[in-house]
Amino acid sequence: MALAGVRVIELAGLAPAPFCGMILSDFGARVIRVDRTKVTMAMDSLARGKQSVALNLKSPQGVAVLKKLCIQSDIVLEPFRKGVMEKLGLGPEELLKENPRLIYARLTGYGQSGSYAKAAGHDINYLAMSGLLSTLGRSSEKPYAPLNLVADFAGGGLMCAFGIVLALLERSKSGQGQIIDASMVEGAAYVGSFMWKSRSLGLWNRPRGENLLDSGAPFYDTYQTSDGKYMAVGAIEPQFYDQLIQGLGLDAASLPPQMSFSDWPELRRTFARVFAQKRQAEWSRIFDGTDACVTPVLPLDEAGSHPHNRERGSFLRDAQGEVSPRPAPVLSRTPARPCLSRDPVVGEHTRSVLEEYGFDPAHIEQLLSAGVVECNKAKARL
Ligand SMILES: C[C@H](CCC[C@@H](C)[C@H]1CC[C@H]2[C@@H]3[C@H](O)C[C@@H]4C[C@H](O)CC[C@]4(C)[C@H]3C[C@H](O)[C@]12C)C(=O)SCCNC(=O)CCNC(=O)[C@H](O)C(C)(C)COP(=O)(O)OP(=O)(O)OC[C@H]1O[C@@H](n2cnc3c(N)ncnc32)[C@H](O)[C@@H]1OP(=O)(O)O
Repeated sequence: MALAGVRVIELAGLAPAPFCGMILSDFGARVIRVDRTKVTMAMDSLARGKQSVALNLKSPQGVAVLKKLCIQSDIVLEPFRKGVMEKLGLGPEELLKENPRLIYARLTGYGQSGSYAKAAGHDINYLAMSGLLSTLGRSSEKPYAPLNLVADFAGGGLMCAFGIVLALLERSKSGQGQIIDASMVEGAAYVGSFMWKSRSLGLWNRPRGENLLDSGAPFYDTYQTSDGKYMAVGAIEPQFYDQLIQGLGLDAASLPPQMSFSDWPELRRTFARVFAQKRQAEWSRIFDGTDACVTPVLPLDEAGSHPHNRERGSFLRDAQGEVSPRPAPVLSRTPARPCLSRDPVVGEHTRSVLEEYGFDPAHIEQLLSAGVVECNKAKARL
């Protein structure tokens, strides 16, 4: 796999860093997650392929253990507030001095500088600060955050993984590591560059929820079907819009022009009335195989069984029978081979990792008895 041989130390955090770590693991990196001691349940539901070491960083010995792990690793991924690692004596200064090839990824909400740098926050705060949240939501409603997809995952974990791969490529030429300052505000905004750079096209100059792609246009929206499900319509170009009208059995001559903004509310009511007359499966049979850009809105637990997704194997089932998306994108020669076995329990690999990283057995025993590290066994599944 593309990242085979790359060694990552991921410090346990909330959603963004675990997603970054899972991406790296899916594409072949060895990801060791450093968990706190005295916790029973990992908060990481994105732990595929990772190993877990339970380590108390509030002890000087714990800091020394982490240093030794980082010196022998390619990447350290830290999810904490600005300044936390420095307080522990594990800042970039210290670690890069010991390992100049280290790629030190810092995934935060607001970045390593600026007046908000030390403030707590979550996806919705970063999305708000990026400017994008102001554009999300229907005209009659207040702005809403689409789950924690944009800042945590797209602009956070994924953008940080991208930065890590960039730094690995650069290091293959320079031989040097570097620091990655991954701010979720900036990552989200960067993902949303189109919103800023397409304003001259007149795509966003109406109020929120009245534009082409923000639920303003009736031909770019969702509609309820007679069985309470929904169809998604994305028929923007005239040639696709014509096929939408045809599929709905409407007479184009009796409708207002597609881009007549003032007629959009009436056009939406017409579409809603027609979509409500048939079941989702019936509409799928009508529109499948056409360019009308009409697709069923699939629930999470049905997406994997849709014929198209099933043919591609877009979703995987792990050893526990849990379905989740396969890694993307698909590389032809070195595709990801995600681990399908169960997630690690906190501290499950402490001993084996420390032995592998050169800690002698007597030292490991001393660390265990001092509570600096913990070893936990996976509970047999009944
Ligand atoms: C929308 C998302 C948030 C979704 C998260 C949910 C998925 C989870 C939120 C609550 C979880 C549930 C809950 O915990 C209850 C159950 C617990 C059970 O165990 C599991 C099931 C639960 C139901 C659980 C399930 C889920 O996990 C939840 C629902 C986001 O937006 S996430 C993005 C958040 N923002 C960032 O990541 C930006 C950067 N980070 C930060 O700004 C801060 O870390 C943050 C997030 C504001 C938290 O601040 P906090 O003060 O808590 O921490 P820090 O200032 O970063 O300092 C860390 C301190 O911890 C020390 N430390 C770290 N590692 C170790 C170690 N190994 N040993 C010892 N100590 C350690 C470190 O030294 C720092 O100490 P100091 O404060 O003294 O410096």
